[in-house]
Amino acid sequence: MKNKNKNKEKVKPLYSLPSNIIFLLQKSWQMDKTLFFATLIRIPIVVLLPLLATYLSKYVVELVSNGSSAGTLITYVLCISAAILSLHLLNNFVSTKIEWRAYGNRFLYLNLSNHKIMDTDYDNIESPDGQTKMQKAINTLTNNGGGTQQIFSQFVNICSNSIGLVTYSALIFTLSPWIVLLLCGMTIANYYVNKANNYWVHKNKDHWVPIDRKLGYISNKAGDFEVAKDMRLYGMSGWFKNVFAGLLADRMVWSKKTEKRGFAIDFFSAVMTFIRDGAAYGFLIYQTTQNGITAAEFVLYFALISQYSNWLLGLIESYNELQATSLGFCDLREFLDLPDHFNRGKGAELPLNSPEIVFDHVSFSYPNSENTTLKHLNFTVKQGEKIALVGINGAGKTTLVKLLCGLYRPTDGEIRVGNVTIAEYNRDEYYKLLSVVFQDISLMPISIAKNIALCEEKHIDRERLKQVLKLSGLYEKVQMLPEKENTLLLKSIHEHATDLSGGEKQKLALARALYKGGNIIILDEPTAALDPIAENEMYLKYNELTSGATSVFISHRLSSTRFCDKILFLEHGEIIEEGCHDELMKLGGKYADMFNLQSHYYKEVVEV
Ligand SMILES: Nc1ncnc2c1ncn2[C@@H]1O[C@H](COP(=O)(O)OP(=O)(O)OP(=O)(O)O)[C@@H](O)[C@H]1O
Repeated sequence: MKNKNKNKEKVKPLYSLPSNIIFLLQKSWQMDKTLFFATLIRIPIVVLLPLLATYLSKYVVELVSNGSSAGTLITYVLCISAAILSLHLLNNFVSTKIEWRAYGNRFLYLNLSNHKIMDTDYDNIESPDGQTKMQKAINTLTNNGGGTQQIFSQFVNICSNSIGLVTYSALIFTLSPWIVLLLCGMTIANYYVNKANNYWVHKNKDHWVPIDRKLGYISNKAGDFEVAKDMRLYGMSGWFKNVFAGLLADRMVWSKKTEKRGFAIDFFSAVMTFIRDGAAYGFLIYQTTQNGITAAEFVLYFALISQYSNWLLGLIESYNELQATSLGFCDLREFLDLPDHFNRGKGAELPLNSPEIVFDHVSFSYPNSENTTLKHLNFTVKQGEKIALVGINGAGKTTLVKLLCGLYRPTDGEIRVGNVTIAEYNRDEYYKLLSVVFQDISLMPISIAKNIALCEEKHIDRERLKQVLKLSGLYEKVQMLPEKENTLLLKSIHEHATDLSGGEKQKLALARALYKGGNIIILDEPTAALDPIAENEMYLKYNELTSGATSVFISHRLSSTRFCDKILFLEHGEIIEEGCHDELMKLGGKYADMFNLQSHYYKEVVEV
C-alpha cells in the first residue's frame, strides 16, 4: 500500500514555470537585448492582427447594410487593410529576428553548459547520476525545437493568447456570459489531461535518458578509431550489435508508450473541440432567429467565437508547450546549478616552494558506493621528498592521487598541503601547484609544442620546451618529424598530422607536466608504456625531473621505487607498510614478497 502511494507520488520539478520564465528573461536581457525587445514587441502585434481583420468585416457589412457610398467603403477598407499589411510586415520581420536570435541564444546556453561541464567539481560529472544530469541538460540544448530556442516564441504565444482571450471574453460576454463559461469549462478539462501527460513524461524521463546515454556511448565507440583494432581482433562487433539491439528494444518500449499517450490525448482534444464549437454555434443561430441580432453583429460574433477557440486552444497549447519546455529547462538549470564545493573565491596563499603534504586520518568512499576505498590514511610527505605508492590493482593508489589533486573531497579527515587544508586554496590556483601525469593521456589536434605548453603559440617558451622534450626523452623523435615540435597531432583530424605511439604519448604527457613546473609532481605509472631503455633513462633522471618538487610516483615496477625516499604499500585502501626500499626489504613483508617475485624472472635469466 505504502509502495503504491510512493509510485503515485509526483516528481515535483525543482524550478517552477514562473521561475524559469524569469530566469530566461534575465538571461536574454544579459545575453541578447535585441531578442528581449523583439519578444516583447511581437506580443501586441499578434493580438491586434486578427482583431483588426474581425472589425474590418463587421464594419464592411455595417456600411453596406446602411447604404454607405462606394467612396466611404473603399477609403475605410483601404485604411484598415494598410494597417493590417503594415502589422503583417512588422510581424514577419520581428518573428524572423526572434527565430534567428533564438537559434544563436541556444548556442549561448550551450556555451554556458560546456563551461559548467569543463569547470564543475570533478565528482559532479564522474558518477552515473552526474552523467545523467549532464545528458539531460545536453538534450535540452541539442534538440533544435528544444527549450532554449523555442521558449521565446512560446513566451510570445502564451502572452498574446492570454491577452487575446481576455479581450475576446470581454467582447463575447456582452452577448452571453454562458458561452464564455461553456468555452472555459471545456478548456479546463483539456488542460488537465495535457498537464498529466507532461508530468508523466518528466517523471519517466529517467527511464529512457540512461538508455539514450548508453546508445550514444555504443554508437561513439563503434566509430572510435581507438577501438577499431580490438573490435576486429576480438570480434567485439557482435557484442556491440547485441547490446545496441537490446538497448534499442528497451528504448522503443518507452517510445511506444509515449506515442500511445500522445495519440489518446490528441483524440480527447479533438472530441472536446467538436462539442464546444457545436454548442457555441447553436447558441448564436438561436440568438439570430429569436433575438434578432443584426447581420453585422452576427458576422462580428461569428468571427469572435471562432477565433475565441483559437485563443483558447492556443493558450492551452502554448501553456503545455511552455510547461514541457520549462521542465526541460529544469534539467538544464539543475545541471548549471549543481553546487561546486571546491573554493572558487579568494583562497589561501600558495606555497612558493615544494610543500609538505599531510594526509590526516583520510578516508574516502566514491559517491553511491558502499565500499570504503581509502581507510584512515595517515602519512606525511616532507618538502621535496619523493614517495612511491605501491600495491596491487585496485588498492586505491589512483584514488589517493585524485584526492590529493582535489578532484574528490575526503569523506573523513583532511589533506593539508603546505600546512593548509586543500579546500582552503582557490581551486584554480591550487591546480597551478600540480604537475600530474595520469594513466589516460588526452592529446588534442594541435601541434606537439601546443600540446605540451597548452597556451597560445606566441606565449610558448621555446627554450623550456626544448629542455622538457629532452628530459622526457621525446626530443630525438620530434627532431625527426618534418615540422619538428610544430608538427600537428592526430591523423584522424589533420591530413598532415602525425600519431604518436603509446610510449611516445606517455613521454609527451611527462613533458607537459614538466613544462608546467608545478611544485608537486604526481606520476601515475609514467613508465607503463616505455621500453626498458627509456624507462631506465627516466629512473636515472628522476631527481633532475622532479628537481626539488615534492613528488608522488605510482608504479607496479618495484625497481623504480629504489630512488624514492619513502614507499607506501597500500592494500584494500590501507597503508600496510611504510619505509624506504631497504627498510621494507628487511621487514620481509608484502613489499619484499612482491619485489622478490618480480626480480625472480630477471634473476633466472642472469643465472641461465
Ligand atoms: N569512479 C569510481 N566509482 C566507484 N568506484 C571506483 C571508481 N574509481 C575507482 N573505483 C574503485 O576504487 C578502488 C581503487 O581504485 P584505484 O583506481 O584507486 O586503484 P589503483 O590502486 O590505482 O589500481 P591500479 O593499480 O589498477 O591502477 C577499485 O576497487 C575501483 O573499483
